[in-house]
Formats: sequence, structure tokens, C-alpha cells
Amino acid sequence: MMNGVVALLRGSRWKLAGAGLAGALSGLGIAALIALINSALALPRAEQGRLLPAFVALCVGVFLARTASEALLVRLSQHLIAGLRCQLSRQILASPLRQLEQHGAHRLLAALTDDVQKIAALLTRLPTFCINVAVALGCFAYLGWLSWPLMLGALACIGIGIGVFLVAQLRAQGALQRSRDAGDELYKHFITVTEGGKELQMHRGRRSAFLTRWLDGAVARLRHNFVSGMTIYALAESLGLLMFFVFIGLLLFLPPDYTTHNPAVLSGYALTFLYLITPVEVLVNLAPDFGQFRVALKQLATLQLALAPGQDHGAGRPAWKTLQQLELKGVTHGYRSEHEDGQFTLGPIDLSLSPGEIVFITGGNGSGKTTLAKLLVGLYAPDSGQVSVNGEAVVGDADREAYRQLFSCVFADFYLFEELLGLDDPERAPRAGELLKRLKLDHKVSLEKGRFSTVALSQGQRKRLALLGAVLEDRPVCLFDEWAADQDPVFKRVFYEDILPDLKAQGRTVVAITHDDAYFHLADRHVKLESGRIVSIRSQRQAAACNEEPVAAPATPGRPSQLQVG
Ligand SMILES: Nc1ncnc2c1ncn2[C@@H]1O[C@H](COP(=O)(O)OP(=O)(O)OP(=O)(O)O)[C@@H](O)[C@H]1O
Repeated sequence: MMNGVVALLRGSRWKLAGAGLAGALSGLGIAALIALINSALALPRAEQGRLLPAFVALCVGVFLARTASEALLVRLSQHLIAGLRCQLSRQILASPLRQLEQHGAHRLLAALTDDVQKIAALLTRLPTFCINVAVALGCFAYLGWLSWPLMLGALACIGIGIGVFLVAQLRAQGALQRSRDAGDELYKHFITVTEGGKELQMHRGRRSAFLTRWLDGAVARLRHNFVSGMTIYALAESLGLLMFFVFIGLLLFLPPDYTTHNPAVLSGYALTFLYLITPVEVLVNLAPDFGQFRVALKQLATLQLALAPGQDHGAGRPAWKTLQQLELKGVTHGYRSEHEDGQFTLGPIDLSLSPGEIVFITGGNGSGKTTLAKLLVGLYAPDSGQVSVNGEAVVGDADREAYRQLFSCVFADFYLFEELLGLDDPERAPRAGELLKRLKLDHKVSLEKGRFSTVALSQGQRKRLALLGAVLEDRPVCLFDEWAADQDPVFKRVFYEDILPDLKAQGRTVVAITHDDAYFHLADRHVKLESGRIVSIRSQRQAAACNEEPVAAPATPGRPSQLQVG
């Protein structure tokens, strides 16, 4: 992610250089103004007037440089924030699904909101940072010009302040990290509040236990660690600033032999140091923001997101235009877990699909149907074995991205878009209207410029809209995961006896995960899974020949079960 921030900064290097130059000019201008004021104070009243033109020129110069620098830097920082938000969303979508599932929605949400905000908070303060650094540098240049031995003393005092600050920062950083970890947990509970609302409202005891044990606990941990971190920062900031007054005190109260006999130098130092307190305070106040920025960057790095398209400099593989054959050979996929009962391995699976066939996948709960579906459509990468299309192996993420374009899917936990996103070419509109009629939704929903008039429908109706999108995609393979589970008996029949044969007649391959045994006879092949392995295959031809018994697959452990196109 740091690379992403650097790349975004690199893209705006001219704006950054311009803003930095303007900021430096304004800082130097302010230091020059202080020097001029100090010189004017040392002059007799009658002679002060000759410094007026320089004073006015410096005031105008500082005004112009400061405004230009602020304006450029605000533009730059907003550009960075927008870039970061877009880039992170793209990176999440480019990352393997399994990795995202492992992180969990709460961590991704925390990254997109909290972490981007923390990074943005520091970036938006870039203008303040640059201007105040320039002012401080300008002031130190003037102090060095007044007396360099005194400036070394000043730097020593400030160095002690910075040292104390850095030591304290290490402890503060640890507390901020713990607070951020509690933030992840809190987001998980927020998701429970929104998604488990019904269950929590229905049971007072559950709600109370959830609120007091889970939510309040995470909130308290976050608050406690954040307050600890910020208190350490506050202490360190105050100590750092104290060193300024220690130096002014030494300057004022040490005998002149140890400081200076020159009153102009003394007043110049006192004046500059008093002026310096504000920019230094501003810089020191940025430290907590910087601490949170580092924690946020670290947090984003732990997500190990893929590079967004365009960032990876790799040429994406073009999508396959047609499908002659799709083949899985000895493919496995395992879910690993620290707990024994969390382990599950699908496969090895051998399976080939041809155009224009209907394949049903059946099996008990947890037998691996959805896992097989995700492997088949390229959402999961195989741990071993090979997937190939038309004899060409699908290797690596770029291939898999092209491979996924072969499939239209409606998953059991589908997401319904309010718009036919990516399907908005005009020739699809009349077909979409016909499909709405066929899916018996035309009295409820209309389509205006590719947008559904409503998606506030029953679950079964929402699934029909998802099906409409999948059919319109016109891709070679359609995968439906328990699509008919929410449909009434009449529409179940429409789905199995009307829609699926229609897709087959168009030459599309249909893979349907189903428990509807009344319709099993409509499949060209019926694949049965048990504990992650294919235990039987039945093609229509074989079923007709044997009439009853399924054909047992050679599913001995360690040897893949075979499934040929029937
Ligand atoms: N996200 C996950 N993380 C870890 N393990 C998982 C995950 N999803 C599934 N599993 C494991 O994989 C096994 C198979 O799950 P899968 O969802 O493929 O089954 P299924 O046959 O589709 O079940 P159902 O009929 O209930 O939908 C489960 O028993 C579980 O142990």
C-alpha cells in the first residue's frame, strides 16, 4: 500500500514540487520578516521608515506564496485520498476470493473506512506540515546567521526533546496498534448489529449478552488503548515543547559570558524562538496522526491484497471466445484451520463439461457442492490438479480472471445489483423485458435505462431477477447454486422444465446444484458428492440402460473419481 501512496505521489510530482517551492518561499519569507522586524526594532525611530518597502514586499510575497502552496497542497492531498479509495477497492476486487473470505468482511470494511481515513487524515495535513517545516527551517537559518554557536545550543535542546519524543512514540505506537486491532473486532460486531438485527431483537438475553460481552468489550478495549496512546503522545509533546522554554530560559538567565553580549542577537533569538513555538507545536501535534498513519499502512499491508489491474504491468489474458471443452483433472481444494473439525478437502476431482449439457450436482449438506462450484468457475484456485479450457491450461491469476468470463452464476448467497451493470447495450433491453414477463415479474418490476424500478421484493422474486441477469450475460456456462430452493412449486417447474432446457438449446452448459430429486431425470448427468468426493455419476444414457442403480465412481482415497462427458 505504501507503494500505492508513493505511486500516487509520483504521479503528482509537479504539483508537489510547485507546492513545496511555494511553501518554502512562504517559510523563508516569514523568517525574513522576523529578521526585518528585529532589525527595525534595533534602528532609531526616524530610520525605520526606509525598511517599509521591503516590509510591504515581504508581506505580499508571503501572502501569495502561502496561498499558492495551501491551494496546491489541498488539491494534491484530495487527489491522493480519492486515488487511495479507488485503488483499495480495485485491489480488493483483484484479490483471490479465498483470501478475502479468510480476512472477513469486517476487516475489509475497517480497511476501507478506518484505515483510508487515517491515511487521508495525515495526507490532508500535508500542506500544514510542509509550510511549518519551511517556516522552522527559515527560522533556523536566521538563528544560524545571528549566531551559529547559539544555534547549536538550540539544536541540542531540541534534539533532547525529539529523543524523549521518539522513545515515548514507540510505546504510543503499541497502544495505537492494540486499539486498531480492537477496531477490527468492533467492525465484526457492527456487522452482527446490521445482519443479526432480527435475531438480536427477538431475544432479550441474547441481545444483552451480545451488547455487554462482545460489543461493549471491544469498544472498551479500543477506547482504553487509544486513550493510553494519545496520553503518551500528549506527555511527549509537552516535554518536547518544554525544551523550547528551557532554551529561552538559559538564554535569558545564564550570564552573558555563556550566551551572548549582543542584545540584538538575544532579542532576535527570543523573538524567533517565541515565533517558532507555534509551527513546532503544529508539527509535534502531527505525530499522533503520523502514528495512526503507520498503523493503518501496516494494517493494509497485512491484508496482502493483489495489485489492481493496471498496477501489475502484466498483460491480462484475452477471454476465451468459445467453449469446446472444459476439464478439471485431479483438482483439490482444502480449507485449512487450526481446529481439526475446521479442515475440509474437496477432491481430487476429475470432471469435464461440454457445450449444451445439463449437469446436476447433488449431495448432503457440507459435502462440498458450493466449494466445487467456486473451483469450477475460477473463484478458488486449485491447491493441486489442473483446470483447462479447450485443451489450454488455466494457470495463474490472470488466466483465471479470463476463465471466469466463461460463466454466469447465481450463488445461494447471491448479490442483486439494482442495475444491469455491464449489460447495458441497447439490444439487450427488449430481451430483458421479455425475460421479466417470463419470470412473472413484469407486474412488479420494470426496467428503465437498464435499472430495475425496485429490488425491494421477496427472496424468491429477487432470485428471479438475479437469474435474469445471468441469462442476459450470454456466457457459455451457467451455474446455479440451489436456485430453485426459494421458488414456489409452479416456478420450480418453469425453471427445470422450461428455462434450463432453453439454455441447453442455446448451446449453453448448465451446472445446477440441487436437492430437487423430482427433476433429477432432466439432467444429462447427475454428479453426487459425499465428503468432498464424487461417489457416483449417472448419465441419462447409463440411467436408461441400468434403469435403477447409479454408476459407482472409482472414488477410492488418493485416486480421483472419473467423470466423462456422457
Ligand atoms: N469459508 C469456509 N471456510 C472454511 N471452511 C469452509 C468454508 N466454506 C465451507 N467450508 C467447509 O467446506 C465444507 C463443504 O462446504 P460447502 O459449502 O462446499 O458444502 P455444500 O455441499 O455446498 O453444503 P450445503 O448443501 O449446506 O450448501 C464444509 O463442511 C466446511 O467444513
